Amino acid sequence: MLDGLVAGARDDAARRRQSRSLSDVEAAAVAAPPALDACAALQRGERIKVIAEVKRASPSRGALAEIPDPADLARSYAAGGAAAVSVLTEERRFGGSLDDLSAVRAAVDIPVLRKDFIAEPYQVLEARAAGADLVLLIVAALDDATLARLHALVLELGMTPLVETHDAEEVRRAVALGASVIGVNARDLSTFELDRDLFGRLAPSIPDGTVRIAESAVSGVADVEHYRRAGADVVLVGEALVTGGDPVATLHEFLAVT
Ligand SMILES: O=P(O)(O)OC[C@@H](O)[C@@H](O)c1c[nH]c2ccccc12
Repeated sequence: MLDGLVAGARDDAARRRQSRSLSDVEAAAVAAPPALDACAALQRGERIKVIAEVKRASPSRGALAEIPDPADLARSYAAGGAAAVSVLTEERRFGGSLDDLSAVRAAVDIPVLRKDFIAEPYQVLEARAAGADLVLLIVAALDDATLARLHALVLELGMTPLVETHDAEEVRRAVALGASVIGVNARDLSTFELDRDLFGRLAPSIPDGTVRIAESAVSGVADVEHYRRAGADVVLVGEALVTGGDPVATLHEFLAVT
């Protein structure tokens, strides 16, 4: 499944590249206003931080929410105290787009994450051109050389790589890379199975000083408490925020966790 998602995202990027060349997107990336310091935003203060996600659908859960105006949702996330906004830009299974990212960028002044299946420099350049401050790199989808190359490019463009892992070997690879922000996704992107305890098992192998992010499977405040106790600095939340009524109220509840 992960291979299929990556292949689809690459095809979509190849299609976009027909109308916008690599050198055009490179020029736009360099000309864009500088990226915000996402690492600082995710480290600020002692409390738990939330990355709030704009997510319409997913292959495992199907349609989640319409989200006619992603900018409006992102403004609610910022008002609710989110440290950053994640925007799913994958089109086929998640119903996102780069236009969503640009709209969110224009609406908020907190860091914005491009959440997609990134496998090529072109996609990283597109992210920066659209105003992203953070880029997701999924270790399971990349060989070491590609991971290192994309990680370096994200940094070179002034952005922060969020390096996503799902097992001990992937954490080892993320640490070897020198990643300063490491996520543990509770969802296995090959089988879509959820394991809420995975973060707690892997967190001790993530060095101190690294931002530790627990991704997926927060359905309520008890899950935020669970991840917090296991050592999460940040939780990344999608479904619970797009389906759960007032996102500002939900965020306040999550951010009250000590
Ligand atoms: O909706 P949830 O369970 O709160 O999950 C959010 C986020 O972690 C999830 O969307 C995610 C984590 N890693 C990914 C990689 C690709 C696509 C999606 C994801």
